[in-house]
Amino acid sequence: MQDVQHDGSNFQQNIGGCLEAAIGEHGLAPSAYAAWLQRIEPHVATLKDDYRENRLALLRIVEDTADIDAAEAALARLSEGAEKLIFFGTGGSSLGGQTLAQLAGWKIPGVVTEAQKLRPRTRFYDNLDGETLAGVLSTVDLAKTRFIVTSKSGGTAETLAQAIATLSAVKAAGLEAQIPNLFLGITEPEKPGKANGLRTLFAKFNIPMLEHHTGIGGRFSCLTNVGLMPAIARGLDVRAIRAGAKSVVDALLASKNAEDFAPAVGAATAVALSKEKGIKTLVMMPYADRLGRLAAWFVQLWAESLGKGGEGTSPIGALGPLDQHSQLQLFMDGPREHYLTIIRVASQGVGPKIDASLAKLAGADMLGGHTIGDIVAAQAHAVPEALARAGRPVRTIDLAKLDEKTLGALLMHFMIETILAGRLLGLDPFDQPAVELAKVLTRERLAKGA
Ligand SMILES: O=P(O)(O)OC[C@H]1O[C@H](O)[C@H](O)[C@@H](O)[C@@H]1O
Repeated sequence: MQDVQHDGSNFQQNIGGCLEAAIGEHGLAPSAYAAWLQRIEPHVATLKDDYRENRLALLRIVEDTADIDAAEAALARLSEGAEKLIFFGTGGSSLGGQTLAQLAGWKIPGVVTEAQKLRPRTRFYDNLDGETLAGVLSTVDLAKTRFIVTSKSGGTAETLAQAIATLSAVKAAGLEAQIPNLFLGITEPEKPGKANGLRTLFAKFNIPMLEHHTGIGGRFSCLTNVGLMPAIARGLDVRAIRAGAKSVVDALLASKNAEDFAPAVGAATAVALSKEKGIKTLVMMPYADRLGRLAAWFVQLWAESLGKGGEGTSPIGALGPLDQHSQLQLFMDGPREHYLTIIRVASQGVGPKIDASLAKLAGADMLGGHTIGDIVAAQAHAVPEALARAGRPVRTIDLAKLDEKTLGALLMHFMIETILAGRLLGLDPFDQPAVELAKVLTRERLAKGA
């Protein structure tokens, strides 16, 4: 496979497996690849200006620390006497936090460290389900549970419904006087002429509130207090997350051309494959349990940012090696419309070692003497090779180590890649006009008593 490496500061991106030289006619010809890099060049220049002229808050958030201090103080206060922290919020008001919390083992049974056990447990309820919420509210010890409710707009029906139902349950449990100690809100500051239901509701109960950054939308909010709050709750070094993200902004500013900047290469490649080679589906497939929610986060980022005006490609979240036993057949041999990103974390020598005689007995001699990490590494290298041989475009991203810094860098990489892809497609990556109609119709149905 042609080796086209781009140093994303904390990881290596290789798009060689998307090029004709590696995968034949289904890959990008050198001239096409060069043309798309050329086309993205002005957008990289604009992004640099966005930074310099302070037009894109996302690029500047990595330099802030005051908001981290405020989030840490609010969480420390809230956590007094707490056994559980429950996060309510949906879409961008949850997925970034889940992604970061998972770095500290959230939702991976059995990996909790001793230090984690001393902290309140963390739970996320990003979906609205009556049975689930009834179960939660009737089983948790409400006096020892704290509720962090996040909504940028303060008007999302699902989140408001969760907050109101929980307030009622807390009141019914005789804890009304405790409400300001049990809840915390994250929402936009008051704006003249703009209703914010969550702010009004929480103000009535004297519930403390942190400000949601007004210049950073939900699916780009993972590096603001929205995403960092769960990360702090899990004991992560959130300043290192921001430092990792900053390394990508620094790489942008230092880049001489688009080819020199990994997110620009990623965006140009994805758009070129869709325009030139009929790619309709982007598969994000990390080979690490701790990156499972990253794929889910990416799905919202890519889908809501780019799926508009007839444009866009469908993102699919997958997990390796698990999904080799589920979706890989389709990616390898289904319609030629899939483009895979494989994220690998160096795992050689990690985990239990397989006993050679037991492996032999089980008829799996090749496993003997290897660690579990060796096996995963072999798979994570074999799959892109197999994809390339089948003429299926594949990019690899290699992480020497998965920690706060690398994850911060990855998040910023994908956010900038998505912004650049949107601008290359000539659309606004920051809005989501089409989802409004479903909200309006829901309101109408409820008003009619449906
Ligand atoms: O943070 P909120 O205002 O509650 O929004 C939560 C989510 O719901 C909206 O409908 C949007 O489609 C998402 O982009 C957003 O992340």
